[in-house]
Amino acid sequence: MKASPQRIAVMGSGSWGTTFAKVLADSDPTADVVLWARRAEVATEISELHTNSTYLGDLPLPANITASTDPAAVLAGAELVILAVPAQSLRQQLTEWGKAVEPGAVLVSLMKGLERGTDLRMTEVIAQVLPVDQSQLAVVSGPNLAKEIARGEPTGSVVAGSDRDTVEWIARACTPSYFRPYTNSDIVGVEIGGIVKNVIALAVGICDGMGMGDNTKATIITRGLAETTRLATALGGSAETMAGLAGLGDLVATCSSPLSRNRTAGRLIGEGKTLEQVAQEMTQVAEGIKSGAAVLDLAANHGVEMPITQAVVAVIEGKVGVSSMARMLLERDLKSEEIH
Ligand SMILES: NC(=O)C1=CN([C@@H]2O[C@H](COP(=O)(O)OP(=O)(O)OC[C@H]3O[C@@H](n4cnc5c(N)ncnc54)[C@H](O)[C@@H]3O)[C@@H](O)[C@H]2O)C=CC1
Ligand SMILES: O=C(CO)COP(=O)(O)O
Repeated sequence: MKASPQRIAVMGSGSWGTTFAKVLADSDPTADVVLWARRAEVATEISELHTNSTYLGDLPLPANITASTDPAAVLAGAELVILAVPAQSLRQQLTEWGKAVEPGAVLVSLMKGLERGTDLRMTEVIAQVLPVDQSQLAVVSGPNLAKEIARGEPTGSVVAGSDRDTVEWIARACTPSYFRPYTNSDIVGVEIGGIVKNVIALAVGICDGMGMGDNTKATIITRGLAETTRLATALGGSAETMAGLAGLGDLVATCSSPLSRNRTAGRLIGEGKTLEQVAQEMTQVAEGIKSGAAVLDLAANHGVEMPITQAVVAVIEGKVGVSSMARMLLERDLKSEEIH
């Protein structure tokens, strides 16, 4: 059995990058977990005060986490590299970091977005930019609201990748008492679940902002899962994955939680705010806003119908107002629930 990683690079010191660094550092206090931060003051605070107050308040971080703004220094000697930047910035960042990534290092995406313009999933972007084998790529995704995990509240998650030994090695590296990773070989399904749930959470947030109740939101969540499953299976993913933590689990967590940035962005839109006003109020990334159009494009290219995604994108692009969304969805031809 391969020994656990002793040096781990986490590229991105936002709320999930920092929290996942804590998961890894709590799991193995002998490992060096090094975060890459864009801002020098964030890196200094993490290394010297062991907090990241921008994203996690005064929560104490383990002593075996340090940070730097120098990507080469962070990546040097790292056998495991965790990627946690906004999805639309990954290609540019990886292009800058590329040469510093150790040959043979395993790369894990924590990101839940689809690249605009190419409709590529994050592991596909990594494979395009870096000379890596599929066995070096994995994804971690599930009902993983960063702030709850940072407080040590228990959760499950999924580590997905094509190489069984690699995903089991990653899973063993993230097993503090509050985090239980399950392995899965369905990387497509796990990534699609994480990407589309953000768009569905925007729809649920819009319902919330418009003052709608739980029947409406349960309908959006359930039919949202149906359209996510249609897309995932059309791309070669499995319907079983969609019933698991990276599908239903993440969808339920994100659509129910006021901590979700996507649901919050949707709520603000539902309350009548413009996209510019939403952007001003929110300092953190809500991936569904930018990924929605790429999801719709990918679905159209595979002949998959995604009415909720279509309605959300129409609202985001200013083509319809939130008050027309319900009509858009309810006036469609009647169909059987059994037809996926
Ligand atoms: N926060 C959460 O609860 C979870 C987030 N995720 C996913 O993880 C990814 C990262 O999310 P968070 O850490 O929550 O976001 P965040 O908004 O808290 O932090 C983003 C980080 O990326 C940096 N950044 C922003 N723009 C950048 C750019 N153009 N180039 C390079 N770096 C940039 C920021 O400085 C910050 O360190 C997203 O894809 C998100 O969907 C997944 C699971 C849970
Ligand atoms: O992915 C998440 C929980 O699993 C976080 O969701 P938000 O990006 O909407 O906050």
